[in-house]
Amino acid sequence: MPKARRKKIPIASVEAANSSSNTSHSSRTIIRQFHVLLKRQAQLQSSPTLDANSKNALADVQRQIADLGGLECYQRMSAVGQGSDRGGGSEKILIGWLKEMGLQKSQSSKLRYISNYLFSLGHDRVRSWIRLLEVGALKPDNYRSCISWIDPTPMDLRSRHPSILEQDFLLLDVNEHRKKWDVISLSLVLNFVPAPKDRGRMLNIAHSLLSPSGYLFLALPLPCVANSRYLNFEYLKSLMGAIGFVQLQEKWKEGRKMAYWLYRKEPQPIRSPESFQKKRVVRQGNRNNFCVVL
Ligand SMILES: C[S@@+](CC[C@H](N)C(=O)[O-])C[C@H]1O[C@@H](n2cnc3c(N)ncnc32)[C@H](O)[C@@H]1O
Repeated sequence: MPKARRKKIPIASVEAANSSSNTSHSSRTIIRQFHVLLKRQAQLQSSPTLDANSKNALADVQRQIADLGGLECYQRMSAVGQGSDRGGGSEKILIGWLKEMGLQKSQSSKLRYISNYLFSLGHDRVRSWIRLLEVGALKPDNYRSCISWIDPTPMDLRSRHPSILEQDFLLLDVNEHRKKWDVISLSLVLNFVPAPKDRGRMLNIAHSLLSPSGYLFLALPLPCVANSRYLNFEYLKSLMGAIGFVQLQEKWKEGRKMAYWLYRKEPQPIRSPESFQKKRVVRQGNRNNFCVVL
């Protein structure tokens, strides 16, 4: 009698089967666990000398990250959150704000081709589309509806598609890319970075990579600012001013999960950066420890 064969399951349905259990609740739990582990890993890695105990602890943390499914799983869970929790990706909010400012100047594809060519020859004034760097891009085509006026560069630590540039934003060569983008999007990326100093560095790098009067879009889970011991809305505004960003837009609602901001790059810091170089408690109580240090 021929051996009974197990029916092969197409890869697509394995993904689908997994995703049926990816409720927004379980995705949030995994995302939270992931952030805690990343923070612990960064703490252990930053210690100047790693003794045997710390080495074991680091190996343990890395094993737990792998057991959770690594960055691949984190990205899958984030994509679930992007869909259900927030009514879609945050690019909708950024696009709305850019349109409100009148930055939508559609070009026919032929004109765009010609101006692209002239731009490549160094004629900067012919350019009327917006160069947008999307850091932490889970999908390659979040800006496809704006292709006539936005020229997007999707980038991520781990690329999920050939059109997404695999690159650590924190390791970009600032001199090579200075003033290269008109808009930079950091949507749910700053809170992924485990160390407060690196978060400050990320914002400073974004400032250097933006063109004069360029725009920074920032999206964070609301509690990072609304319920942090080290940050509140006023403090964030001042801190951004100390980097050289003026706040144009702020959007959040009590009881919602997300908060969004739009900033414009100023040539000089608006406030002195010194007071933001250390952790400073801005309010007491049972709060989280999200913090940015310059
Ligand atoms: C929570 S997901 C956010 C995805 C999407 N932007 C959104 O708003 O839903 C965070 C993404 O940021 C990426 N990321 C974190 N730090 C990064 C860095 N330094 N450079 C590039 N990508 C980074 C992670 O790999 C991850 O895919």
